[in-house]
Amino acid sequence: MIELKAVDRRYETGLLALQGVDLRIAPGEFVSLLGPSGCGKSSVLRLLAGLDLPSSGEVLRQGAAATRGPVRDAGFVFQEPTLMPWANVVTNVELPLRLQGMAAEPRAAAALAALQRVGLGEFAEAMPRELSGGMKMRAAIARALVTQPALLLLDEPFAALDEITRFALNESLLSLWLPQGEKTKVPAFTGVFVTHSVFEAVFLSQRVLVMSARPGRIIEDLRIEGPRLRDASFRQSPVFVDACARLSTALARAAEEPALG
Ligand SMILES: Nc1ncnc2c1ncn2[C@@H]1O[C@H](COP(=O)(O)OP(=O)(O)OP(=O)(O)O)[C@@H](O)[C@H]1O
Repeated sequence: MIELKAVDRRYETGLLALQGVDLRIAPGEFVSLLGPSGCGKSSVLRLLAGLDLPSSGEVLRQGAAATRGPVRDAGFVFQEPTLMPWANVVTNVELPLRLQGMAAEPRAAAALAALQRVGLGEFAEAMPRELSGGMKMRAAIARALVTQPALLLLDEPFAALDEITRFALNESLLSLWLPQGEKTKVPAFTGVFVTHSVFEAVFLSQRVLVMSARPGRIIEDLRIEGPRLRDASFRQSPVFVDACARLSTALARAAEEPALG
């Protein structure tokens, strides 16, 4: 369980990015953060990751106050795949294990297994320049999951991809989260996903949190019903359509709020 309680974050420039943010994320949940540009979504992710501390309020992990320093048990995926261009795909994916000091053989085996899970098993020896944008992002996800983190933080990972690739990656991400399908009691990780897309947030999430314009705070917390593991047919369902309509309205309201700070 991670919890933000009455969190404000004022940056050193004087800018108030977050004000009174309260949120709780249960173990194994998949939650999306949706909000207008600059509302503080990445700021929330940095607090969850332990890369930053609030100016006031509390960040709690398993009920204890968080201390400064990156959370050990977290993996990150950013909008850019940031692969090392001079190293092949498996070497890129091994990097977090190398940093942990794991020996070469188990490291390579774990990286290959992670690549197989994202459907890139045959591209282990390829160089990043030989991969499409979607494949590079799959490699970045494999790198984030190679340490089997309890928490996966994703900051607009698919924003630069075309819609067909994005849809395919959304489905892949759900099957990585629930590797044994619907019957999985404990998902492989807790997911926090930042996006501008209402459709992507609803498709992926058990809960969608909408943030107001700066200073960011949570103005809507919507549970998305239906199966956890979803495919294209979910996009036609009344649950999907209703949730998208409700969140679009909330997002429009969020964008109207005046920017302060
Ligand atoms: N280190 C920093 N110092 C000063 N201001 C910052 C810092 N980091 C972020 N900000 C500002 O805080 C506000 C929130 O930024 P943040 O990146 O969290 O928003 P966001 O919702 O993720 O934005 P976007 O959707 O455009 O990626 C912005 O106005 C940004 O310029």
